[in-house]
Amino acid sequence: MMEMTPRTASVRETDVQPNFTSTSFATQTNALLRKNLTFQKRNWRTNACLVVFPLQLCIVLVVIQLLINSLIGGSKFSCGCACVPVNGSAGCEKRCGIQYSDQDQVSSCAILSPTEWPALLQVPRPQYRAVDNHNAQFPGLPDASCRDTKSCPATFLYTGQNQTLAEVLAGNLLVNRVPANLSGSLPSLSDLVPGTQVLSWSSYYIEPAFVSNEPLYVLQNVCKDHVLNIGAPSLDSQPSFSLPFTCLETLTLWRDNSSEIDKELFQGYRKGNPERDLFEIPAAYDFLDSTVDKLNLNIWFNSTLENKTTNGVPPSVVRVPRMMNLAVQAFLRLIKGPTAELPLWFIKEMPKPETKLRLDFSSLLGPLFFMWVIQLLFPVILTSLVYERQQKLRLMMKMHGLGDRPYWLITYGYFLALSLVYIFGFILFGSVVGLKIFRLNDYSIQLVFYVIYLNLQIALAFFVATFFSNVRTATVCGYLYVFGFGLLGYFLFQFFLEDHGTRRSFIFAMELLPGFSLFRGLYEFSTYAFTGDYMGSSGMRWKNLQDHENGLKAVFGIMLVEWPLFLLLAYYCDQVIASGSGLKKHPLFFLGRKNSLRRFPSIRRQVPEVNVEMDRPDVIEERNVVEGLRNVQNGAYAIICDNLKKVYPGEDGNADKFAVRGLSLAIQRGECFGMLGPNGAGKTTSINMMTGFLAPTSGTALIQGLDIMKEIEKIYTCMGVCPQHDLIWETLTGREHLLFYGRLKNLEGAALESAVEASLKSVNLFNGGQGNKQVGKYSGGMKRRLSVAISLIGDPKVVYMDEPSTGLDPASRSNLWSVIKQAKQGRAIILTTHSMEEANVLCDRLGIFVNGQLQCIGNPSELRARYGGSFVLTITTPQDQEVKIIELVELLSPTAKKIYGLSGTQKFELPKSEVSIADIFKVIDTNKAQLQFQAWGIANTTLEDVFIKVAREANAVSEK
Ligand SMILES: Nc1ncnc2c1ncn2[C@@H]1O[C@H](COP(=O)(O)OP(=O)(O)OP(=O)(O)O)[C@@H](O)[C@H]1O
Repeated sequence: MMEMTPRTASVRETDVQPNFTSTSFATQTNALLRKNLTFQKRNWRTNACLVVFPLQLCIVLVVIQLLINSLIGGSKFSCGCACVPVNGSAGCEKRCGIQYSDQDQVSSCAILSPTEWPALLQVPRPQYRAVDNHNAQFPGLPDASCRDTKSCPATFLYTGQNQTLAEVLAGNLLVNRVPANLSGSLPSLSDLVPGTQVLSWSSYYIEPAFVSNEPLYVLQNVCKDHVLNIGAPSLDSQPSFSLPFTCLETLTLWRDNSSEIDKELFQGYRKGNPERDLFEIPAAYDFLDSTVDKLNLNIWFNSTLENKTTNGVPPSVVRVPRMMNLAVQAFLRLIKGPTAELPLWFIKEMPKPETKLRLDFSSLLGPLFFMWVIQLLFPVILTSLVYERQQKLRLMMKMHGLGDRPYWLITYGYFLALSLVYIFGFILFGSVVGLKIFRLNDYSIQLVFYVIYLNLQIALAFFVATFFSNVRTATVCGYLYVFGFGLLGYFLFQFFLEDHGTRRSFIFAMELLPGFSLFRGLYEFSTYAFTGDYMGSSGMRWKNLQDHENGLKAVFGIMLVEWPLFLLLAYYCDQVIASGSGLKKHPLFFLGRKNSLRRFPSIRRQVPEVNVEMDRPDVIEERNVVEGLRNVQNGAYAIICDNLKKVYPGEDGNADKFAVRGLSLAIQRGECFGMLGPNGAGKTTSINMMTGFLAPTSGTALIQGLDIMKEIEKIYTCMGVCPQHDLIWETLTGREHLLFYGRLKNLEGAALESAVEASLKSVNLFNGGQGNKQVGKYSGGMKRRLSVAISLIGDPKVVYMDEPSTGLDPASRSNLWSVIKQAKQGRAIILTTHSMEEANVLCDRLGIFVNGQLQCIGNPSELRARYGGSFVLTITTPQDQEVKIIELVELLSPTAKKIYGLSGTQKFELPKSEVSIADIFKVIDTNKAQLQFQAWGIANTTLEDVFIKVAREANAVSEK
């Protein structure tokens, strides 16, 4: 058994009563607030851009508004119908205003139906719709594209109790004049033309309105085999031609009763043309029990018939009165003779006074545009929260004693202040430039709405942030949320809002999503602002919350409930699932349940227990010390790691990674312990577990007697950390960093100032005003020194330094060493390093880690003695002498080992037990001339040799 240096506590066990009083809530809040204010002051450009952003948007809105105004300037509209001059505006205003009955004016104006208006001009809720049947045609008549009777649709179906009367009426529907002799008696059609099917009437003309501008052309095509004589094709003159009966029959089809018509219309099948596909019969008449004394009538109309000719006026509006008109006129001519006229030609809406087209762009685009603008803060907040976690800045603050409550309070308060400034700026600028959505609605309602929503938005961002660990992903998702909800709101949710068939409960369910709540509120503001111009109202007032259609009241309710709910959820998830904010708590922590050691069954089975038999005696000894301390309160030990293990579950089919395999370590106050080991040995993982950044897979650590799994918050009050990568704010100065962390450690006033100054001096950042330079302008070494200073400020009892001297020049490094040496007094320090020199100078004890396992432990000279125990002899000769040199060394020491050989230079390890320095000198002196020695040297084993040796041996064992 190797001889061990006895472990003695350098501090008496009784004199250690660590003080865990954390700084008060107010002190922490004050520290964070000051730091944040300074930080935001430095970032004033970004903040100014954010606040001025709404102003820029308002200006964009105004410019667009002006453009629209100049585009449609001087236009009037009436009855919801927009009108633009075509051939000069003279007749246009008249037509679009009140009077537009004479046909001349039609040619001078183009009426734009609502569907033809440019998208921007569409009003959300048109109040009126023009009814203009001036250009309407009878639907279903064969048109110019209809070249033969086969492909032409029947004009309409008809029936009636008196077939003869119905036939005459149906004929009259098409033909304006009937023979005079029909007015008295009612002969059948075949009586009129005995023995032939051709009706040989004279001086008939087709009702012009039926067939638009090409009546004769159409007739020619429909009845081309039968037209006998065609006169002048003029609407005003009366063309002379003969109309064959078969042709009339094509245009009007008799059915025996109305149920047949029903059936046929339902089937949509054209009789007499079975090879044709389905088509739509445009209309049908049932003349019921009409006689010459009374007209009794049923009309079928087709509201879905494609409307080709009515200038965009909805067909259902045009057709029904038009068809009635024709039927009544047919009846009138039957009883009064062909010259009878029915004066009803058009149905018009009542004239309204002219109205200037005042299009408020902000009100029209309001819900979408403002939604995007207001929600833009969401990704900003989300990104900022995730950034602090990804960069581990939050954890760094936490590890230096910042509690969750002050963090939440100040962070939430900051985002709220930012949001309020942003939205107030938006409302203010918008009002100044005259956006009606702001000016017309009651400001107090807007204020309440926006304040509640902004709080909800911040709470939502806090909640959502707990699920992200990567800033880029969070940013992309944040912007997708903003634009996605804007578009969904505008194109989907608005549709449901305006569709009276949508159930209220469905709308309510959609509004549970904060994006739709916001949309609903903006939609209502926009609607009230828009209708304000036309309905005499002037935007929304508090009393309007009672309006049946106004959904703002429900939205208020939803948001007021969701705001605290999201905050609670955010806090819960932050404690239980958020990565990057420290150890996760037990899912039932609010019931007082504390984390036990986390054990992953599948992993645990695979974690190889440390084979105690294989351990070296020094490691076994350390383990025994730890086991002996398990149930004993011993204040001399500041850090006790008890079988700490960390396994990273394997991903993508890779095996689990055993980063730390049962670390047992006991470190006393006043001791600096050095962790050595090759890259990936598990040093940082071990420190991360001790600092509460990573949860151990099993095992635990006691820091100042407190369990990291249960009382990590308390541990943070007496801990300092210098992480492997500098966790600092680039825009703060070195002094400001130290002031912040000093305040967190309860320093204030003159004590704080002098501690900061001393700290800056100790790491060489005081002279030349370097402490007042922003950290972003520091060199890598300066940042490193600042990190060390941060870890030591406020007299922490336990300090972790992960490779503190990386990147330092020799002078700075030596300076840093003296700082650390001084800092050892009264506190325990764990440092990791790759510099053997540093370990030698600073560390009271060293542990060498390989493959996650402590391989050896002891003070540097012990390790050298224990794992060295030999001289290293280096000899350089010509290459042809190499074999003779080996023979010479073997003579000197039979168990000597060659550890290196290249181009004539060879290194040998000679056990001290076999050879003395005097023997070596003597042999070399005797043979150096003969063997042509060019150079030679002898050295004791260095720490580096020990390191390499231990690492090699450990790797060799693990490869077996
Ligand atoms: N999040 C992780 N997931 C999976 N494996 C990890 C993770 N973090 C670290 N490891 C692995 O754990 C092992 C120990 O890593 P650790 O960072 O503790 O090594 P180290 O001794 O500090 O190395 P270095 O000297 O290079 O800093 C390494 O093999 C590493 O790849």
